[in-house]
Amino acid sequence: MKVKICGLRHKKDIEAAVEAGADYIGFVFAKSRRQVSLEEAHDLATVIPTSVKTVGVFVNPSMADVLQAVKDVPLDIVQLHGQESPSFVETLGVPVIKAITLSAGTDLSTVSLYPKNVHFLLDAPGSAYEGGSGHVFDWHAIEPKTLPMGRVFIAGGLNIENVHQAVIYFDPYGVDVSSGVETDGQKDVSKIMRFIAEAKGDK
Ligand SMILES: O=C(O)c1ccccc1NCC(=O)[C@H](O)[C@H](O)COP(=O)(O)O
Repeated sequence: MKVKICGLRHKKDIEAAVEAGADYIGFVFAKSRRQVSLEEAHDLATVIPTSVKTVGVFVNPSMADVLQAVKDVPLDIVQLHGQESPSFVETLGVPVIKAITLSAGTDLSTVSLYPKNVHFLLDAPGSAYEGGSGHVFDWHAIEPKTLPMGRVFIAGGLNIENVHQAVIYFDPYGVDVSSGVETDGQKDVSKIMRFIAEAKGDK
């Protein structure tokens, strides 16, 4: 099971996540209390080994901004959290995780319109920002077999208590967390380590 820890802003948290076996480290460039600048992300990325993928999170960015970040940080993958179209994703020409926020009436047939190498991240709708709300979407509104689960990350309100259930229910490619590994709004090294162990089933 792949694990993405998102919204990291301090080297000590990144080092703990890497040590515990995280596969993806996410930097939020979109408007958020977790937002980092390109310069900060570049410095933070110096402690990430090449075996761990760096992911930049954006909401409806310009193509130029994304490509600048890919080059400067550098980023392995771009996570798009807005209304980015299949043609935007295709033209971008870099590995993409497309976030799909699940609410009543979300049309999941759009998934098939994106290039076949795109990964998806199923998430709850944002509240203050476009993601990272800590809310769980209605898992049972989704029939896992209807989605390309080998290319899907499950996100949205995951934590140490529910991540095992999410893995069992969806059998996804990976899981993603931000709020669930925080205490009082700050990343918590102990929660990061326990979350990764729970997700990977090696607690
Ligand atoms: O995390 C943010 O603050 C954020 C802001 C704007 C767009 C996306 C954002 N996060 C993207 C993520 O990948 C989060 O990990 C994902 O939404 C799950 O968050 P959480 O429910 O807090 O675990």
